[in-house]
Amino acid sequence: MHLTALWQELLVSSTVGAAALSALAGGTLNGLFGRRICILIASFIFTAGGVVLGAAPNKEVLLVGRITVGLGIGIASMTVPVYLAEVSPPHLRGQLVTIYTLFITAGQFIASVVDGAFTYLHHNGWRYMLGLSIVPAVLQFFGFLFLPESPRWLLQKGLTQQARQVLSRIRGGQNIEKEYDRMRTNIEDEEKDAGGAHRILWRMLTRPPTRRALTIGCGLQMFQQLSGINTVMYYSATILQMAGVRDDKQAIWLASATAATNFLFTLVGVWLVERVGRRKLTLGSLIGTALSLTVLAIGFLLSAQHSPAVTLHPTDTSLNSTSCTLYGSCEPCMLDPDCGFCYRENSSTVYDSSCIPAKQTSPDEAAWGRCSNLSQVSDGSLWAYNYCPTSYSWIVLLGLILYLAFFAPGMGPMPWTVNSEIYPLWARSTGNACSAGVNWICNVLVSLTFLHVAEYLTYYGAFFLYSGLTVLGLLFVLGCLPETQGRRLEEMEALFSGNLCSCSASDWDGDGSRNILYNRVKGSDVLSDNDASDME
Ligand SMILES: O[C@H]1[C@H](O)[C@@H](O)[C@H](O)[C@@H](O)[C@H]1O
Repeated sequence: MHLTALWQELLVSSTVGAAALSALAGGTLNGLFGRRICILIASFIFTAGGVVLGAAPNKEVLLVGRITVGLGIGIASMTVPVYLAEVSPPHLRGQLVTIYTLFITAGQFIASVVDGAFTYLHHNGWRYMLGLSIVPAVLQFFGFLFLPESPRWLLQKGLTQQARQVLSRIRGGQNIEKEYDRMRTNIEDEEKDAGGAHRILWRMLTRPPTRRALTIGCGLQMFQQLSGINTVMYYSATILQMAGVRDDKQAIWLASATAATNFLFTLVGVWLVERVGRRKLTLGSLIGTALSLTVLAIGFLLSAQHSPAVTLHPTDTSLNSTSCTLYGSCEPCMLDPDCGFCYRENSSTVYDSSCIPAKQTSPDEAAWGRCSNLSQVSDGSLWAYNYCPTSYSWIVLLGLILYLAFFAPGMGPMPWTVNSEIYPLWARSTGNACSAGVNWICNVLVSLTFLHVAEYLTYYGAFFLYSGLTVLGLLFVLGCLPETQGRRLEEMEALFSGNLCSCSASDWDGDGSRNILYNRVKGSDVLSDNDASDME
């Protein structure tokens, strides 16, 4: 479709932008129609979007398709964890909601394999890449026709008989009386008609426990994205090219390996979440993520400091008008989005190197000279766009693997898991809608700004920045995130009754659970920090 850079950016970011909006709107939809109907609506929207994408005759229709899919993603991303948390027994809740992220990463891996396979189909390969997303969407739609509504939502709507039946069904016929009574009492304690989403949000913000939960939930989602996961995923092909993989197709397949690593280490998270708890898992993950981002940054720093020099300058002075030919080494050349580095290599020594403008239609080749027609190159010239040949690539590769190994078990799934369980029922849809919205907004901010940040701060500067932001995330979690493992959803509000960041060691016993149990007094609406200690 000969997309300009603007259109490419638009097509990429429109999905994530639409997801942010619909995640925010998903709170109201969830309150009105329930979790099951929302997931069915999301699956239907995915299917419609997939059809539009696969059949798009032009870029405008493609954009409509991308926005449509984004609308589905936003609703699903906030509803599924809530649904899972509400139907799970407390001792399995963490594991089951973490499996949600496991399946996201599995989806990302399968999508990257499908994309890799269809790059070989030069004509219309992209239609299959995008259109095949209909398959999981249809499966999810029909699968969900057979699943029950969340018993908690049914109870909230006064559908007590149905709620009891569903609970008994999902507990496999066990005695559900205690669980059912606890749920009902708690829901009766809450105000029945909490009002529309904006009223609920206001109530959440004016009541200390929910304000604290919302701050923690949104903060976790923000720090998840600020630690740069989607930059790493998106640029893994470039990182791997730096690390010595020269062939584009091979780099695409290796990017699938990155997605596979993300998936495999999320599996470790599923295993760990009920063993070590959410708090320790998130803290450990943040420490490892910050350190591995530093390793990545050091790898980029050493590559920049030992960046190969430009040895050939064009003799034709009319070509000197481009800024590319003015650079003296590869580093500034590759940071300029208009230029690329053309060179030859003998073992690891770079020679015959020049900085040349990239083709405007596709930066895969140079606009002129030896690297302009790579399929016909006979002297072994290589073209590096967005990266520089370096002998420090192993550090970058090590950083990448360490990053995924630490991020995926903790910071990947925990923000979703924790958000699904920290809000009282009346605030759950709205709380999850806000935090999922924050996730998608930060996602679009980080991925859209990465190249610009790299242009101003260089690659190593960008990764040092993410590392610094991750350390901030670590301090935030250290001070503010209480352990929610094993708590009943009904107990959560009490857990958040203290000051925002009051998770001092004295409040916690050795296994990470809180010694003090608070009881809410029926009828007391506004629970101030002082009230909470009065009711111990
Ligand atoms: O938890 C998920 C997961 O870690 C994905 O790999 C990432 O792409 C998403 O942005 C994130 O929300």
